[in-house]
Amino acid sequence: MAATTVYKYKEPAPRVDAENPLESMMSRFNVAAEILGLDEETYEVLKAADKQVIVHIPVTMDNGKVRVFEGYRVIHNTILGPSKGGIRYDKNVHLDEVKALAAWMTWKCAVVDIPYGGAKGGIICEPTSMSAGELERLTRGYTLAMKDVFGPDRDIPAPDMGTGPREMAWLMDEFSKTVGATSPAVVTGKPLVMGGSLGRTEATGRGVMVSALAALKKLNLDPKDVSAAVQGFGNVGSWAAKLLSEKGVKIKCISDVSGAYWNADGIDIDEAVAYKNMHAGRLDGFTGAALMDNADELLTLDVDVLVPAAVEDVITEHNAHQIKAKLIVEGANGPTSASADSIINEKGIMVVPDILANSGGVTVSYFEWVQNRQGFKWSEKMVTERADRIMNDAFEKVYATSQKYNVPMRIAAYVVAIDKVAQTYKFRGGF
Ligand SMILES: NC(=O)C1=CN([C@@H]2O[C@H](COP(=O)(O)OP(=O)(O)OC[C@H]3O[C@@H](n4cnc5c(N)ncnc54)[C@H](OP(=O)(O)O)[C@@H]3O)[C@@H](O)[C@H]2O)C=CC1
Ligand SMILES: O=C(O)CCC(=O)C(=O)O
Repeated sequence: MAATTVYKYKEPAPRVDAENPLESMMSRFNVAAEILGLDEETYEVLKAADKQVIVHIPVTMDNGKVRVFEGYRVIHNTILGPSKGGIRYDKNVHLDEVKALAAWMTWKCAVVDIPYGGAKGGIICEPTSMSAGELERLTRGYTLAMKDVFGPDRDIPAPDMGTGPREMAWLMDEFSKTVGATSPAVVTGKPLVMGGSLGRTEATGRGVMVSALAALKKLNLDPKDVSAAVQGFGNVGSWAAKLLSEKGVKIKCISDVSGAYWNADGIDIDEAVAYKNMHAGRLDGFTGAALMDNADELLTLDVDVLVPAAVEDVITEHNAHQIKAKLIVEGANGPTSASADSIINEKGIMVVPDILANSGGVTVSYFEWVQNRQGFKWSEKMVTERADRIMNDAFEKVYATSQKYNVPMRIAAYVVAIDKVAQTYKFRGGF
């Protein structure tokens, strides 16, 4: 008989960031709502999430003991269509963070004009210290717990930090079993062989590159004359760095949890990606650049373009004064806290905000869902041409709105998004 474990209370670990992403999201939402003269009813509807689901998932760990994980799915809004958004596996996942991420999905889908509402999911866990078997049991448990939430016409998850095609495959399989039929359109970001779309893996980083080039053009800067620093070297950061470097941008600094790596002559991004792939997904020990003493200094380096592509609230009122970049392109969701906005604006730094810059991912997720429903695969050329067009159109619309109201691109993106959602409420009615 297995020995009984004696229960001992443990204080939950404190949140690492003191900023609250939900408050940051709301403060921008409030400014945009005022510009639009949003009516009170629509304001009240949009400010709160439609639904929040909290689940506890028991998982038998490899040592035979059962651990219970807390997971969330927040559906922010579905007026534009079924809700859409990734699932995050991270030890710092927090309900307020998931609520902010879900709202950002609503705004993001509206900015790029795709027929989805916004949602986000997350599980408090440390994926890098769990085995594949433990992660599979966790993903299947979460899917079962969310079987009445997910659905191709209801709520369609996708990858986010700490998850990728492998987890999406398990989710698709588990969901399909519960409905008794293979259901590829229930999730996007799947492996190619089982209904994933060509171009989805690189889509978010590609959108970052496309919007960075559009912004550089407005600033009259030639990509071949500019340098950049990219924080985070996961899916978004590594693809953004690779595609920007292919356009001639000199990537002088990259980072992950192991530290920041600097090379004034420019980092060979293909070499860095190959290194990471051979070293358990980490840059630890990479010799193509020098390890910096303080990784946070990446954000204040003397480069032209800054691409935060890791976590929230890394640019705050504490370091915004020291930023030297002329352009910030937000690959991550919520990397800039609202407290930094006025400093950045006073410094005249152009920001391509998260809900525009990283929307290439959900755009190609939408294409994946369309292909699954059509039962027909698109070529990579078709995917990238259509996604690039959507990104460029969205950029121009947000830029024109920023000129019209004389507001920063971030507020302009919220104005575009909230206006679309509010107009849809006017036509649909229902409250
Ligand atoms: N994947 C997607 O399609 C989309 C993602 N996003 C957003 O982009 C961001 C990154 O997501 P994604 O690339 O998918 O996630 P990944 O898990 O693939 O990569 C995250 C990267 O960030 C690094 N990282 C984590 N914390 C820090 C830190 N404090 N400083 C520096 N690096 C850090 C990780 O390092 P390590 O590997 O060493 O842990 C890893 O390199 C998130 O904000 C996500 O919400 C937005 C739109 C779509
Ligand atoms: O691809 C998707 O559906 C959502 C990706 C996502 O979570 C995000 O854009 O933040």
